[in-house]
Parts: sequence; C-alpha cells; structure tokens
Amino acid sequence: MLRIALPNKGGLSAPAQEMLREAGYRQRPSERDLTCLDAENDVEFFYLRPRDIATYVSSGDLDLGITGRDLVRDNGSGAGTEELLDLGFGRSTFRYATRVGSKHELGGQRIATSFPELVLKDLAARGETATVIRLEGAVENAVRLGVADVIADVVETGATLRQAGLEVFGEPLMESSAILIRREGGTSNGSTAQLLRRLQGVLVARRYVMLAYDVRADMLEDACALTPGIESPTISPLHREGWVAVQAMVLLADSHRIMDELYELGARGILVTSIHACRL
Ligand SMILES: Nc1ncnc2c1ncn2[C@@H]1O[C@H](COP(=O)(O)OP(=O)(O)OP(=O)(O)O)[C@@H](O)[C@H]1O
Ligand SMILES: O=P(O)(O)OC[C@H]1O[C@H](OP(=O)(O)OP(=O)(O)O)[C@H](O)[C@@H]1O
Ligand SMILES: [Mg+2]
Repeated sequence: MLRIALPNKGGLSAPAQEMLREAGYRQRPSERDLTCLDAENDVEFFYLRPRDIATYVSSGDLDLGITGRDLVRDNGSGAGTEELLDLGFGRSTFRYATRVGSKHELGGQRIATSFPELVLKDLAARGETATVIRLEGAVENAVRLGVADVIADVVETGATLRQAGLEVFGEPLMESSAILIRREGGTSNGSTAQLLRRLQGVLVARRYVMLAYDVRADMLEDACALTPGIESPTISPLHREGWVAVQAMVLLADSHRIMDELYELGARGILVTSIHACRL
C-alpha cells in the first residue's frame, strides 16, 4: 500500500486534495479527518502539517508527500527528500523586504521570518551576519511594530507588503510551488509510477484544450502548422467534398489566438472543449 502525506491545513490543502480527486483518488470526507483510505487504489493518505511533511518522507515512514518547495527547504529533513513533480499550484516567491525608502541591506539587521532555516542558509551563502527573529505569521507587521528592520516572507501578489508600507529588495531567495516529494534515492514501484502518470495527466488536462474544426483540404498543411497537436493532429474526411475535419490538442493559453488564425485561413466550425483527464 502506498502511503502519501498531504497538507491538512493552509493554502495548499484544498488544491492538493482537488488535484488528487481529479486524478481518481478518494479524499477525506471531512476536513477534520487526519487519514483517508482509498482501498480501490491501494493508497492511504495522511493529512499532516505541510511543514512536517518532509520529516515523514525523508525518514521513509511515508512514501510520498505533497507540500511547498519552500517548506521542504526550511525543514532540515528536506535534504533527505527529492522532488518528483512540480504540481503547478501554490506558486510564490520568497523575498526580503523593508520599509519603503530604507536601506536595502541585510548585514547587522534584525530579520523577521517564518522560514528561519531558509534565511540562515541564504545569509551564510552571502557571508552576511544578521539576527533572525522567528515569527509564526503576519510577518509584514514586524517592521512597523519595531520588532525587525527587514522581513523575509512569501510573496504572491505583493499586496500584503504594499499594505504594510514595505518594498522588496534583492533577488528572490527562491521560487516555490507545490511539489510531490519522495525519500532521496528512493525507488518507484508500480503504484508510484501510476500516481505520477495520473498527476501528469491532470496537469496536461489543465493546460490543454481539444480544438476541432473543418477546413478546405488545400489549406490543411497551413492549418496543421497552427495545430500540430502533441503527436500529430487527427484528420477525418467530411461528407462535403474538398473539406476535412481536424482535431488537435492546443495550449489553453494559445487557444483564442489559434482560433483567430484558423478563421483567417478559412477554417469554420471551430470548437474548443476541455479535457478532463488524459494519459499521453
Ligand atoms: N499567497 C500565499 N500565501 C501563503 N502561502 C502561499 C501563498 N501562495 C503560495 N503559498 C505557499 O503555501 C505554502 C504555505 O502553506 P502553509 O500551510 O504553511 O501556510 P498558509 O497557507 O499560509 O496557512 P496558514 O499561514 O494559515 O497556516 C508555502 O509553500 C507557500 O509558498
Ligand atoms: O503577496 P500576497 O498575495 O499578499 O501574499 C503573501 C502573503 O500571504 C501569506 O500570508 P497568510 O495569509 O498565509 O498569513 P500568515 O502570514 O499568517 O501565514 C504570506 O505569508 C504573505 O503574508
Ligand atoms: Mg501563511
């Protein structure tokens, strides 16, 4: 039986469960449940604090885990894990910020953060010495309340920083997103490979749509150049003489541009449908 750690709370919890449901796995019926057995798929899920997940996976007590890359790097046990897949949600950067107009320096400053290990590693790499103050959250308040001169925190839109009168400085310490991890050097059995294929299928289904259209046969090569598909587009004959129907997967983000260009080529009956799941 495959044993998988998932975030029990916080911003990564709901999207992680949604992704697993889309991949065909059973998820806990109540947000208070700490385990969920999916007997049909021979998988058991354990809902844990996202910060703790690397601890269980690096020790080998759980086979796989979903958590934030930044949380793994801030957990000493993270070094004993490896990343199998970027799951595409929970994207953020981790950055230093200070009061607008203040000096952009780290040496000798008091730096407030919920990610002390990340910050200490970064300071060591820079050869800087500073005082790191560990806070549980709402770190942006630390500067105006006088507890710190600088913060190091998760930035998504930057709205929280702006509201607190802070500005980022320097390069991001890291870019994060939700990831699937396993024990470093671990081997994949059949169930792990199946889970990976299913999650990859969800990622593709989220990024791509199926495009179908009719086009005159003499324009087919130009049309296929716009919609090459992943392997090759499907061409079917139409009852109408001299016309064919084409089906191909295209990136959702490109779909409207491609539809406009196909229409210009003379294609008609252009339809976009979403993909619920796939194995490529
Ligand atoms: N806007 C965001 N705010 C907080 N975390 C975010 C955001 N966007 C992505 N993340 C990621 O979510 C993870 C933080 O999850 P965690 O469960 O620790 O805290 P949370 O979602 O902020 O919940 P809480 O702070 O209420 O416990 C990190 O990997 C972080 O990079
Ligand atoms: O760049 P933004 O889009 O504004 O998002 C980033 C903010 O969101 C998170 O806070 P959260 O709501 O998790 O509260 P916390 O600080 O107490 O964890 C994070 O710690 C930042 O404060
Ligand atoms: Mg938070």
